[in-house]
Amino acid sequence: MTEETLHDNGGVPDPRFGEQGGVLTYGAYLRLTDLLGQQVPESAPPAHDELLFITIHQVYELWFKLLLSELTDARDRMLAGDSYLPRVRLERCHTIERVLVNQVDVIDTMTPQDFLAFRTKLAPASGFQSAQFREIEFLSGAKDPGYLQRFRGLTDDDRARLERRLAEPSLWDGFLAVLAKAGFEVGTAEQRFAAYAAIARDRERFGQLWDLAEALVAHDQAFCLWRARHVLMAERQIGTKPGTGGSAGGAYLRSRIELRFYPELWELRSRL
Ligand code: HEM
Ligand SMILES: N[C@@H](CC(=O)c1ccccc1NC=O)C(=O)O
Repeated sequence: MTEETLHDNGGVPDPRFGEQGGVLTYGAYLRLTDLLGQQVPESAPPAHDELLFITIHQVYELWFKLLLSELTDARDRMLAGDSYLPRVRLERCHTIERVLVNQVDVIDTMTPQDFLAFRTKLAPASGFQSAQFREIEFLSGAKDPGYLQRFRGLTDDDRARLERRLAEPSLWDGFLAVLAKAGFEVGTAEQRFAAYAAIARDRERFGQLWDLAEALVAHDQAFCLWRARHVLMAERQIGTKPGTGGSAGGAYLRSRIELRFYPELWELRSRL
């Protein structure tokens, strides 16, 4: 294309731009007819805030899907001994996770009265049944097979995916593979703490490993922050009532705040 053809339209794009013989449209590419047809309220007539409630959960699940893809790639690359791209992937995850924590603000615009207008229709469904959320926990390293027993209403596909995540290596296994490739012994806890301390004390030499460990801590911290915000979100709506999923509600959610994906990286702080 010549300089003249680029500019002879006064900067206005050629009206045929993006239509070079193709039939693809924005809506077709993004499957918007399907996507925007999936917000179906349970309440009839629909309670005003149910669209908000469905939308926010669907947005979470879309981000969970992307997180799983990024975290899986980070894990696979670490298993191969790489440390640069896994950190890049984890940093993207951290950015998404900040969005996940901050979008709780949107749910907080709902009053408990408006939630009550459709809450009874939701039982016994609950976020406890989010298979992707549990997949993220398993992939991150918090593998609790008990969840597979406690889950009601898992599809065969969900169950198969969760069983695969339980059986396959976690991000933590990937991290230990990176340390092993760098020459550290990682068989016992004491060997691992010796490795973390060596890395922490010589960042000029081991900066890439230190940054990778810090990216794992950031991922862990983001999920702790999400759990803490989720408790407040839940208690703001339902106080001390039991959950639709059959748990004690806020008390159960509080018990989950202590969960850490990488307890040794937190323990390292006490040992430095
Ligand atoms: C009105 C807002 C919300 C309330 C009142 C609420 C309440 C609860 C309660 C009480 C539980 C415990 C299980 C039960 O007995 O029901 C739970 C679990 C859960 N919720 Fe929510 N939730 C809300 C919004 C959300 C949103 C927007 C998400 C995003 C996906 C979410 C994801 C989850 C997850 C993943 C769990 C399982 C947590 C775990 O087992 O550690 N919730 N929620
Ligand atoms: N467990 C919530 C209801 C709830 O928030 C919910 C219900 C169905 C699907 C997802 C949900 N989100 C998080 O738990 C409650 O007890 O009010």
